[in-house]
Amino acid sequence: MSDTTVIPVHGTDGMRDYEVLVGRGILDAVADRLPPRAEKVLIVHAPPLAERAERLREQLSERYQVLLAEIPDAEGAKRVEVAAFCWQILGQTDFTRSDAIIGLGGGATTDLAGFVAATWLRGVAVVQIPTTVLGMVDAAVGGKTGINTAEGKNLVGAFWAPRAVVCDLELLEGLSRNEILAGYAEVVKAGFIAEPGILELVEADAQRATDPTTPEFRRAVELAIAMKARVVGEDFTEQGLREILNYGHTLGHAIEHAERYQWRHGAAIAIGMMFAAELSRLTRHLSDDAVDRHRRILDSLDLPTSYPAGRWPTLLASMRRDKKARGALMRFIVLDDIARPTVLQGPDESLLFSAYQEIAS
Ligand SMILES: NC(=O)c1ccc[n+]([C@@H]2O[C@H](COP(=O)([O-])OP(=O)(O)OC[C@H]3O[C@@H](n4cnc5c(N)ncnc54)[C@H](O)[C@@H]3O)[C@@H](O)[C@H]2O)c1
Ligand SMILES: O=C(O)C(=O)C[C@@H](O)[C@H](O)[C@H](O)COP(=O)(O)O
Ligand SMILES: [Zn+2]
Repeated sequence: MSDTTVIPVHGTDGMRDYEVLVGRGILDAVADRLPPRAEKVLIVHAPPLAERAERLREQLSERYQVLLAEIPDAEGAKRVEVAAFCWQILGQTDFTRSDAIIGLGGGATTDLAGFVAATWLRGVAVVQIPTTVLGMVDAAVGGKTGINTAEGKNLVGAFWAPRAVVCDLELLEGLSRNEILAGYAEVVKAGFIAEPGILELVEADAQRATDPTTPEFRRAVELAIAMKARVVGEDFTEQGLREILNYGHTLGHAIEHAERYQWRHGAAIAIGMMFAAELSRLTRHLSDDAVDRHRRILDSLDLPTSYPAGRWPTLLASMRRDKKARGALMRFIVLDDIARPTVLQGPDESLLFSAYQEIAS
C-alpha cells in the first residue's frame, strides 16, 4: 500500500468523511473499508466485470457472505427495473442496515449501485470500485447517485456518500482507447473549471497524459479527484459551488437523451463543453484563445465538438428539464476565464441558439 495516494473527502449534511484511494493492485484494501459489523456484501457489476467480481467474491468470502448482482451494461443499468432487481435480491436475502453494497464498474454501475444503497432501508453502506477513467475521477466520487427516465438523464436519484472509493489503476488496462478518451472528457472538465495543470499535461503530451501506465496520467487523475473532493466536501447537495461540476452537462445530457442513451457520456459532455465555451465567449467575454484551447484539447483527445444543426429544438426542450433550471429559467455553467467558472441564469433563447450555431455541423 506504500504507493497508494489517499484523498480525503469531508462529509457534510450528516454524511461521514471518507477517502478515495488511488494506486495499483490495491483491491486488498476493500475489505478493511467495509463496515466492521457487516455480514453480507452485495457486489453489483455489469457482464464485462463478471470475472473480476468473482475474484473479489473469493477474496471477501472468508469474512462475509458475498452475493453477486449482475446488471445490464452501460446506461442499460440506470433504469428503475434494474434497481428493483437489486432490491429484490436484498429483500430475499434479509440484507440489513449493517450490511454493505459494492459498486464494481463504470459510472453507470456505480450510479446504480449507489442509488440502490441510498434507497435500501433508507440507506446502507456502499464502497465504490470504479473501473473506468470516468468512474475514478468523477462518478464514484461525491455521492451523486441516480437513474435515467424516458424524459431525461439522471432525473431520479439521491445524494448518498460512499464509505470509500478504491481506484485501482490496473483495472483500466482492459479498456479500449475510445473508452479511456471518453472518460478523459471529465478529466479535462476538471482542468477547464479549476485545474489548468491538467490542461498543461494534455498539451505537453496527450498520448502520455491519457496512458494509464504513465505518471502523467496518474497526476492528472489525482488532480481531478482532489478537485472534486474539495468541491463536494464544501457543497455536497449542490446548493451552489457544486454546480461547477456540471460544466458542459446542460447540453451534454440533452445530447445523451436525444441519442437514447446510446452515446458515451464523455463524448456528449465534450460537445457540451464546446457549447459552454462558445456561450461563455458571448456572455462573459471568454477570450478567443480560451475557446480555441477547448477545441484544440478536445481534438487532441479525439473527442467530438459538433452536433447537427437540425437537432436544436429537441435539445432545447430537453435542456429545460435540466436539474439546474429554476422554473422557466435555465442555468448554465460558463467561464469568465479558464478555471474561473460562474453561473449564467436565464439567457435568451436567441443567445443560446447563437452559441449552438458555432458548434453546429
Ligand atoms: N454520479 C456522478 O457524479 C457521475 C459523474 C460522471 C458521470 N456519471 C455517470 O457515469 C456514467 C458513465 O460512466 P462510464 O463512462 O464509466 O461508462 P459505463 O459505466 O457505461 O462504462 C463504459 C463501458 O466500459 C465497460 N467497462 C467498465 N470497466 C471496464 C473494465 N475495467 N474493463 C473493460 N470494460 C469495462 C462497461 O461495462 C461499459 O460497457 C453515465 O451514466 C454518467 O451519467 C455520474
Ligand atoms: O458530481 C457532480 O455534481 C456532477 O455534476 C458531475 C457530473 O460529471 C456528472 O455527470 C453528474 O452525474 C451530473 O449530475 P446531474 O445532477 O446533472 O445529473
Ligand atoms: Zn459528467
